[in-house]
Amino acid sequence: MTDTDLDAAGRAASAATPPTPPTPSTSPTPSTSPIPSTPSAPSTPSASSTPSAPLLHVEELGVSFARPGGGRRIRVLDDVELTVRPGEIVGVVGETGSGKTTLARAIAGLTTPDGGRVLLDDRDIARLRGRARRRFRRGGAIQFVFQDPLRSLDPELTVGASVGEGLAIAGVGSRAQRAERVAGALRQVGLDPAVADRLPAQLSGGQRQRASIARAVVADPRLLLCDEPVSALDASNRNHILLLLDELRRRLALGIVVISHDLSSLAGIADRVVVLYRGRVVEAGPIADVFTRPRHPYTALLIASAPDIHGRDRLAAAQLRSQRPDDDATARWAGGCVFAHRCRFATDVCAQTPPSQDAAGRPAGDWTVACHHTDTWRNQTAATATPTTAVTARKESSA
Ligand SMILES: Nc1ncnc2c1ncn2[C@@H]1O[C@H](COP(=O)(O)OP(=O)(O)OP(=O)(O)O)[C@@H](O)[C@H]1O
Repeated sequence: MTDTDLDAAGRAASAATPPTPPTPSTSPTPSTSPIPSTPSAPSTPSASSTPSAPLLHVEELGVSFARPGGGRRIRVLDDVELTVRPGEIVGVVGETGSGKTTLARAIAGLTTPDGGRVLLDDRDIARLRGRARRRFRRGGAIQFVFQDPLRSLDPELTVGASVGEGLAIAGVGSRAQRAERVAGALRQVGLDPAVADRLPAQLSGGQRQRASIARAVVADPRLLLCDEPVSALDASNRNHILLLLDELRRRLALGIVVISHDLSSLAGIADRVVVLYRGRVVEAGPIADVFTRPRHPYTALLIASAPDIHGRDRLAAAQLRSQRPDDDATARWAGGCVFAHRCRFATDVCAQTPPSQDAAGRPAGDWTVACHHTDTWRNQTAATATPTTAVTARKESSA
């Protein structure tokens, strides 16, 4: 049994859509903005089209873990909000330990939240227990794709057996029907169905990641949770997998959450981005806007540390880093903004009061920032504008 067994059991639905192998011949990193949003997912706050109903809506999600020796629990996620619409790709970024994987696990029901709601099609799946929870998982509506494909592909099983394992566990169809569905899923991800007879070790890294995505899509999911799906791949394969995700969300109207440290990869495919810092959302909005002119100092710092992202009035990390000593991190800042102890622009209010999520653009709620000084901190920097006026990300070879 592998990590996705909980989720991978397939729904008794029809075989996968006829294959249209992706055409990974161009870079997923356009020159001026992320790949255009689906019609249901406007990429700018001023877009006038009405967004479709959310597929996933996470509200006030909190997760904490027990300390090994007892005592107060460790709060890992606090009041997290996240919305994903059908056909939309939402990136989740933040430094190591910020809670990205915990968020994905809580959405999938692999970690039990302390509070909040995880609404999938308006149904609170965080509250499912017992049989209802098992039935939901067997349904396969939410699927994981991991950084290491061997977390979902058993090295001892053929690719076909791994991809079809969830269907077999759920008793979906006859053996021949399952084989047909597996072949369809392999085609969906651009693999020759003949790879079904091979072992994972006989595939390249990129092919293995495609096979693990086939294992996810064979279940006919609504939502894919991709945890660093390309960070173990070389540049060429990275592009191909990003293009594949982009293709799948369009073709299957999948909602996709992509957790990544690589901001330029996200800039190539995501519609929206959520920035986590120590388990709190500090900024969320259309990726082209957020990466072009971040409204939170932490987002600006992340972007300053990503050489491939060039926003308007790009700031250098040195303009954003706190000049206070490191040992300023404790008591004074404990009750206020989660980023205050590292923030160059923090004041007394930041030390005392957690900022609320405020609208940073139009329409209200589309772009939110949790900062007491959203409108003023930038004035305190000597902004170094670059010639670029929008998000650009390095075009990697797709050869
Ligand atoms: N089962 C657990 N028990 C206790 N603490 C945990 C558990 N899982 C995660 N944590 C802690 O929660 C915090 C967030 O971890 P998480 O893996 O979600 O972060 P992340 O942003 O995904 O990090 P990375 O980018 O390194 O994968 C970390 O401090 C981690 O040690």
